[in-house]
Formats: sequence, structure tokens, C-alpha cells
Amino acid sequence: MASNPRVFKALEAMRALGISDEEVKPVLKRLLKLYDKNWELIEEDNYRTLVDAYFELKENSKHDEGIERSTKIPHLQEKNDEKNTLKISGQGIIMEQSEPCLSEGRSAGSSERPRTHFIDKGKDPISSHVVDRKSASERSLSAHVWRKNMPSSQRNVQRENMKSNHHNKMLIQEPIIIPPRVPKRSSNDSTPHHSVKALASQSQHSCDKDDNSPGNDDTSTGNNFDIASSPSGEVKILLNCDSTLGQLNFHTPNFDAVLRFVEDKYFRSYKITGPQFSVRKLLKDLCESYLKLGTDSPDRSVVANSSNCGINISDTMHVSIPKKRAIEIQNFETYSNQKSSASSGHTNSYNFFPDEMNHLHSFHDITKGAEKVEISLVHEFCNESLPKFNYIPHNLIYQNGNVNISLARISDEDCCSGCSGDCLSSSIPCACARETGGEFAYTTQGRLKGDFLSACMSLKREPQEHHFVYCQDCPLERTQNEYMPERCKGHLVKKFIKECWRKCGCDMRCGNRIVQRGITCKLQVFLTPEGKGWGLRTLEDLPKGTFVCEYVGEVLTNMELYERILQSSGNERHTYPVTLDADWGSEGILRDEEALCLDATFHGNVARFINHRCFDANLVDIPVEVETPDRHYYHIAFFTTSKVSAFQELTWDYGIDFADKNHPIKAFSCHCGSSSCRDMKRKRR
Ligand SMILES: C[S@@+](CC[C@H](N)C(=O)[O-])C[C@H]1O[C@@H](n2cnc3c(N)ncnc32)[C@H](O)[C@@H]1O
Repeated sequence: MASNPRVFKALEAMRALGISDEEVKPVLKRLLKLYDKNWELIEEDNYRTLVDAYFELKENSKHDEGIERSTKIPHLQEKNDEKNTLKISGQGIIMEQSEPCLSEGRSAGSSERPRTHFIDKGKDPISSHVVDRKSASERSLSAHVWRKNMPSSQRNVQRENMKSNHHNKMLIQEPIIIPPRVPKRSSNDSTPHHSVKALASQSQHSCDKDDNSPGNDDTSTGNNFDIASSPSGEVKILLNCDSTLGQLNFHTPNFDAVLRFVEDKYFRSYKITGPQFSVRKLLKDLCESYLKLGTDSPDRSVVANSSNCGINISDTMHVSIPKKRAIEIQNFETYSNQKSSASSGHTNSYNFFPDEMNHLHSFHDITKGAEKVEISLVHEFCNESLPKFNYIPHNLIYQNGNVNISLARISDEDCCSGCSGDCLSSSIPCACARETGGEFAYTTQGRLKGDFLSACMSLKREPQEHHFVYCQDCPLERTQNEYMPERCKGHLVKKFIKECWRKCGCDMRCGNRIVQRGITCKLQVFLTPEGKGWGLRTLEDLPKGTFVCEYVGEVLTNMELYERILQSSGNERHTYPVTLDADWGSEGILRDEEALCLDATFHGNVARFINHRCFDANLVDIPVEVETPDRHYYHIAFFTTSKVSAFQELTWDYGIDFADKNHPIKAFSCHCGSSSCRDMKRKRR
């Protein structure tokens, strides 16, 4: 086969992914047969179809034991009687494969790319779906990473839960289940679809199968959709995939993959979607509109006239959203919840079958389990390679940085040893609050107080000359020119928060310990459409003053950073150092080992993805003293400056002078989009 240069190239591409020629050849052979030697389809997108087919074959050979085999021709196979239920609930989106029930058959789907089904002389069928816009190599790589990151114990817990909950079919409140595959039943099996029944019995009103409804524009496949709500406030969208063509080799697709597939299709075919278009958002909007019209609309007839449309006992997708939590639909939240639920032993957990995750190549926890919450990464727009860095949840000293953390250094004024319980509940501010400026910076809800936040923001946004201090011998200038350093350009004196710590008498739940407890918000790393590289966004609404995360990296001396910069190629697209200079001016001459910075280039946390925004950023960086009163070293914590809505990008003002070539963060061409963007060069362009 390899005498053909196209074959050779295909094998070479697959070898680059670590897949041997022997494994690839049979897949390629079958693809060629199926596509009638149409190489373009196979070569497209860096052999995406081939890679998909390869992984599907692998998966199916694991999965499909017990599923009856077929020798029928592709696309005209026996009716499939597996039921597949997609649910969106307030806590995420999952796919449920229900127990076997009567099937009307299944559509072959209408993708632009042929959906590939192999039947090879009684061998298990495999199918190939085009599911997202990433290159094959990226998806393979990230799938690998995801599997590696998922502890085997967790996988086992999931499998166990799946088995034990196999017959549980109630929507929303029940544990969400992805049961193991079951052998098919015959098409005349009339076992009803339990979840459909449950919904039908609760249904207060639902809309008729209207030919004008979005789900009904393809009458040839009999697709339709219903919305129903219950008096308890659930809203459920049912997408009835009432197909005419069954597929024996149908396997439950991953819901995220389905969403991406649709997005991709719309994007490529119709170009009607903006880069932010998401089916998930569309479904969310639909539910919210339904709720709004149901509760606000003066036109009650809209509701009153609709009747229960009689739900198909067929392949049904359920998109169900509890009323109160409809706005919380979030990418990949399911997996995030699952970890905490599994570890806490809660039964109401979302269980992903790990093998169902094959298509979620961009889905994994970048923290490697280091944070209390999992943080996923998605790339939706192009083939940007995954960021290479080592996730650390706390700062680590690289080498020479003098961070003197010792109990002896913490004097009685620097801690509240006489306190107990929660310092915020005391009528007199404790010693730690006095260090913050006489008052606690936090409210009892764990947010930053309005006054404190305003003061920090105005200092950052409109600093006056008297807010700057000037070093006698500035470490920044010294590194540039040891013998004839230039005059210090000034360092902004910032307001510090002092948190209680180990020598304090209060307990860990004290309200004056926010930053040290770590990240609790639901966050996601994503590829920004504006060309800023990766960015960070919230997956939930964040009230003003919420602690998001701290900037974590290696603690370097200013000199070490300078040496790193000299040694680097200079071609790095992104840079990640932040100077810890909030207290530099208070000492005449700062020793090199005390002039510190944080560099998150090689080791860092999620904050390394937060992009810059001139002036109106939604995060503000605030220095926080925790372990040592010595303010050469402190934490940089990010708090929201206003209410931030779910899916909004999180940004902070790096404070860079775009004209200053010596700033540790190399001035980039700013794409912040702010009307007050300080990058004059870009503005002029
Ligand atoms: C701390 S990193 C932020 C994460 C980075 N976008 C990434 O992909 O890893 C800082 C780098 O992000 C890019 N960046 C941040 N904000 C930007 C903006 N407003 N416009 C353009 N590039 C930006 C610059 O390359 C900068 O050096």
C-alpha cells in the first residue's frame, strides 16, 4: 500500500501521532473503499477523518461486544433500538443512553461530511463523526492528556455509579446516568421510554408539533421538538430525533461533540454565526425565553392554547433545565461537578463514561487536580497548540529569592493570636485588620468591601503623582545597567490586604482568610477570538468584589528574571512575569534577593491566562500579605471590579506602558478592545 505516495503521507501523519502503520492500514483501506478512493475526504483537515475512524474503531472494538453484528450495507442497516437522551440541566449537560425501548428507526444524519460506517464481514461496525474544528493531532493529544489526568479511581467510581443507576430514569433531580451499553432489543419491543413518560406525566403544557417550529423544518426525517414545563418550575426541551433510517452501529455520541458539530456545520455552511455562537447558549436562550414568556407575557393564550403534543416513543433528546438554574448552563461543568460529587460521596453526581469522552478532546482539568475546582480548557476557533506549562497552585521559589517565612518573624502586631473563631464577627477589628488599614477588607459574604475595592480601583485607574514611590537605587534599572542605572521611574504604592494566618487564633473558616483558601469559582481557559491567545473566562455570574484567583508562578529575583529574558530566544509570543514591587519604595536600597517577581512562564496557575485590558478591566490585582509581614514577598489576588456575567472574559490591567521597551511584560500590540486603549500605535493603525 505504501508505494502510493498518498498512502505514505497518510501513514506518516498517523505515525506522528504515535499510531503504527499496522494499525492504520486496515482503517485506511476501509475508508478508501467506503469513500470510493476519494482521497480528498481522507486527507482533509490533516487526516481528521482517518484519525477519527481509527479512534472509533478502537473504541468500538472495546465497546461493541454483545451488540449484534451486521453484514448489511452502510446507511441501510437495521433499526437501532437504543434510546439516547440528551439532557441539559442547571448543573450541566449530559448524555444518557436509556434502556432499550421501541424504536422508529434513526436518521443517518445530515452532515456535510459523510458519516462513515464500516461494516466489514461481520466485524463490529465503526463510525466516524466530524465533531469539532480542531486538528486531528490536537484532539488526539488532548484526549490523551485528559485520560492521563483522570484518576483511575475516579473512572472506577463512574463506572460503578453507572451500573448501579442503570434503571433510574427520572429527569433532573435524579442522578444522571450513562449506563453501560446493552444489547439491542428487537424493534417491536414496546418498552416505553421511562424518562419520556415521566416528563409527559408532569407536563403542564407543551407546544404542539408545529411545522414552523425550528425542529420541524426537516420533515423528511420527522424531527420535531417540544418544550414542556412542570408546576415545579422545570423546563424541558425535547428534541425528538424520529429518524427514518436506523443505524445498527449507532453509538451514543457525546453531547458536547454534537453541539460542536452543529456549530461547525452552521459556521461552515451558512456563515451566519459569529465566533461566539454556541448551541448551548441557543438552548439556554430558548429556555429563558420560554420562562420569560410563560411568566411575563400578557398573551396567556400562547400558553393556554398549546396542548401536550404526545411525545414520541422514539429516539428522544431531552434538554431539561430547572427553572432557577437555567442560566447556569456551562461548558463542561458536568465534569467539574462530577469530581467533587464523587469525592464527597454524593449520589447526585454527573457521571461521564470515560469512553464517551473520546470526542471531548479539548476537555480536561488543567490544574491536574491541584485546585478544589477543575478548570477546563476549550479551543473553538483554530489550531492553536495547547499551552505548555506546569500547573502549580502555590508560588514556588526558583532559586535565590529571599522569602523568609518563619513564625519568629511574625510579631504580635502581625497576627491575632488572641482571637478565636471568625475574626469578622468580632466588634473590634483584630490586629490583622489593623494591618489592612484599620478595617477588614472582606464582607461576611466573603467579598471585597465596596470602599476598599473603589480605593484600589481608583488607585489603579487614576493614579496621582503622590501614589508613586521612587527607589534610591531601583532594582529594575540596576538590572538594565549595573554601573550607571537610570533614575527609578516610580512604583505605585498599593493598598494591601492582610489575611489571618497560622499564628492567629481564629480558625480556617475565619472570614479574613479568602485568598489562602484558593479558587472556588468555575473558570475556563479558552482561545480568544481577538487574537490575544488563550484567555480566562468565568462559567458563572460573579458578583462585584469576588475573589477569582491569585497570580501564581515561580518566585524569581529581578536579576534571575533578567537573566531568563536574556537567555530566551526573544521570539516568545506571550510573556508571564509580574513584578512584586508594591513595597519597593519603602526601603532605600533593596537587595537583589529581595527584589522579587513572579514568573508563570514554566510553572504557574490559571491566572497566567488572564489577558490585559486597558482601563476598564473586570479584575483588579490587589497585594495580599499572608505568611510574612515582609512585603518584598506577597500574593497577588484578583477580585472582580463589577458584576461579571457567565462566559465573559476575565481581564486585568497589566499596568504596562506600551511605550516602555524595558517593562518585564513585553509590550504587545493590544487587542483589548477598550475605548480607552493605551496602545497608541495600535489605535493609530
Ligand atoms: C499573561 S499572558 C496571557 C495569556 C496569553 N494570552 C496566552 O495565550 O497564554 C500575557 C500575554 O498575552 C497576550 N495578551 C494579553 N493581553 C493582550 C491584549 N490585550 N492584546 C493582545 N495580546 C494580549 C500577550 O502576548 C501577552 O504577552
